[in-house]
Amino acid sequence: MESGSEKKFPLNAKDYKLYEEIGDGVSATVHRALCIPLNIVVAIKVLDLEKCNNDLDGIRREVQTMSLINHPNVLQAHCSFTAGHQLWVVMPYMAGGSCLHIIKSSYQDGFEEPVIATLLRETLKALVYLHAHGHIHRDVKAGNILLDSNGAVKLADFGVSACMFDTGDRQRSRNTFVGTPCWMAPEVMQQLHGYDFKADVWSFGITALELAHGHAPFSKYPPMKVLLMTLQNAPPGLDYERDKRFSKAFKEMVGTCLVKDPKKRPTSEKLLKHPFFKHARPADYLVKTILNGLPPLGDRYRQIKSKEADLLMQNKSEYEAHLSQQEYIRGISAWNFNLEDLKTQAALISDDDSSHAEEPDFHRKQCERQDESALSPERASSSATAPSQDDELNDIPDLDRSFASFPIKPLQALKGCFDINEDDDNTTTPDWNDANLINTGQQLLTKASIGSLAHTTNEDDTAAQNTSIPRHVIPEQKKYLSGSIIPESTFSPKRITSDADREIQQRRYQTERSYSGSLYRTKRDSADETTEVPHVEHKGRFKVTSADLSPKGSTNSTLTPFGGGSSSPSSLNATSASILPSIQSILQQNAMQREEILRLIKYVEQTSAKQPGSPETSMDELLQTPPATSRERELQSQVMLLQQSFSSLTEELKKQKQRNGQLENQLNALTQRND
Ligand SMILES: Nc1ncnc2c1ncn2[C@@H]1O[C@H](COP(=O)(O)OP(=O)(O)OP(=O)(O)O)[C@@H](O)[C@H]1O
Repeated sequence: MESGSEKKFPLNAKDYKLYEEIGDGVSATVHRALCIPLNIVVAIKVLDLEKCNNDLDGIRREVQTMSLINHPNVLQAHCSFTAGHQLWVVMPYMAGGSCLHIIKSSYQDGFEEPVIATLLRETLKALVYLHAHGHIHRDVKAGNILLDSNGAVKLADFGVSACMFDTGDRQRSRNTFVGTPCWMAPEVMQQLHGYDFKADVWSFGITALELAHGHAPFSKYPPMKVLLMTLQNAPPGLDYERDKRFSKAFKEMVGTCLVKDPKKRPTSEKLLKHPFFKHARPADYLVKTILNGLPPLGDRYRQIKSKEADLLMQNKSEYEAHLSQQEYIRGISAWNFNLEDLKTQAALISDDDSSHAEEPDFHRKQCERQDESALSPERASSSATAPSQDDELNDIPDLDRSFASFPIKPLQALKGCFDINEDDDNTTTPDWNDANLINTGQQLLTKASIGSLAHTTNEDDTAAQNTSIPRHVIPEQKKYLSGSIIPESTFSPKRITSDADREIQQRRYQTERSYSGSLYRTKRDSADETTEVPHVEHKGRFKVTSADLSPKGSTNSTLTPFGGGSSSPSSLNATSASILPSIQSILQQNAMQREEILRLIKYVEQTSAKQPGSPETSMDELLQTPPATSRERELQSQVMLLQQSFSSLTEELKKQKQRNGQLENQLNALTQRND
């Protein structure tokens, strides 16, 4: 297949002819297509921006990441552009499809070891590259490992990837919960101390099991159950009995990835040196063993879909359950969500599920702990650690609420941000070349700012603009494509190249993150909670009834949120111990909010200073002056929105300060009592 990497792909839907559907995911459908002027077959991912709701940031991230990467094992986008309310991402067509589709159509029980070693080695090379450049993929799974007709393996789908060098919103987003539950590392679920690239190593281990068995561990369980099982049970692994066909090296490799403590997991770079990967073969081996004889991708996809539909329609209730589970998975995969909510829902699931014969790994593991401990010491001690994990679970904070006052990015603001082409950023092939990136960042800033502001004319959308617009004009920060802020360090010539560097980066990162706090918990547990009317919250695609979720008795004391309401002397130590991190979190949260407010103030000041002829005009006067041009109208509405955000943030800050004071008093009282 012609790669087309040096060609200029047109940014107009008219220049493409969409053929059959070849895949679908949380947010998009993927079509085979023809780029008419270049006569190249491509794959086009079509996303409906109107349905993407508040995940536009994720989409934008995916597009930026995909357009800048340059590695043979990472799927690079040719270009992307908006077409009406859709976003089209043009990519190389991977005729072999995803490993998941190959499994589903012809290898339901998984692949043979040399195939697995080959697929995994190539995937791991992609991860080494991404991690070395500061990216966490966050959604490594067979469905995102694609093969072309020559057996080349590429890791795709950067919808939820994160940059470890990010600041601002994007850094906070690493406190969020993204990925697909079966593949998700425990530390990602827990949201306690943040996570880093080692989360991908866990997902890589799960993917290894998926390729070996034809499905991921716990895949038959509802997502909430998967969360609990991942957190509380021994890590899954290859089973000595059931997996006799696999080598010791493979079992060991999986064992090293699936260690719950991320620090004990190898880096991707180190993992690549594992003897298991010596079994890997060249790309044509994949052509001979798994690709030859497969029906064309479109036919395969259709067959899989109709098979799934038939199976599910056999039993309507099963079908409905499946649909809701799919929604749940999608919800989890696509959106941030609250672990408290899930935990409560998981508790409603009968424990009979645990005896499900679908997951022999898990049950056998209990009997074979001794054997398995040879692979992963954690497994042997998992039963002993389960209760503490449970305790941890009760203390899991929700980290996302504090920025609820910064709403979603509007569709209009995004238009233009996506219209990118590899040629847009100079004439060179996009690369991680630092000098190029600096240029790219600057050029794209101009383009993104102009694009987003120029398109933001729909008054209906202004309510949603108060996040993206200010960020586009925040000075002294480099902007990247559609306006995401990327710090200088992203473009710095220093790359993370060694394990030691990465560990330093990881420590720095974890230190930064560990302060993030829980406004949700604070809010929920506040003294006036009892007066709160039960309400239904919409979290992505979830409906969560908060009233059902509040732990009983938690409203009697302001301490109960953290300690469960007990005031017995024995529980006081535990309570004060658990309260400290929360206080720290809240303090940090306040600091972050203050930072945000300062940025807003700066922006408001700058906006007002830029008003023609009246640098000293007060904000009120400014807003009362009738705008002469649509540009002025636009700026005025932005200023108003900023003012609103500013006052709601100030209020929030006040509340938090009060709350801090209360907590500090309580802590002092507790400490005195303990002494
Ligand atoms: N370039 C491509 N060539 C061939 N098939 C592709 C290509 N890109 C994606 N696909 C197929 O389409 C499916 C869905 O694509 P993708 O994963 O990007 O969508 P998504 O909405 O981001 O999904 P999710 O978030 O669930 O992973 C993939 O699993 C794969 O089978």
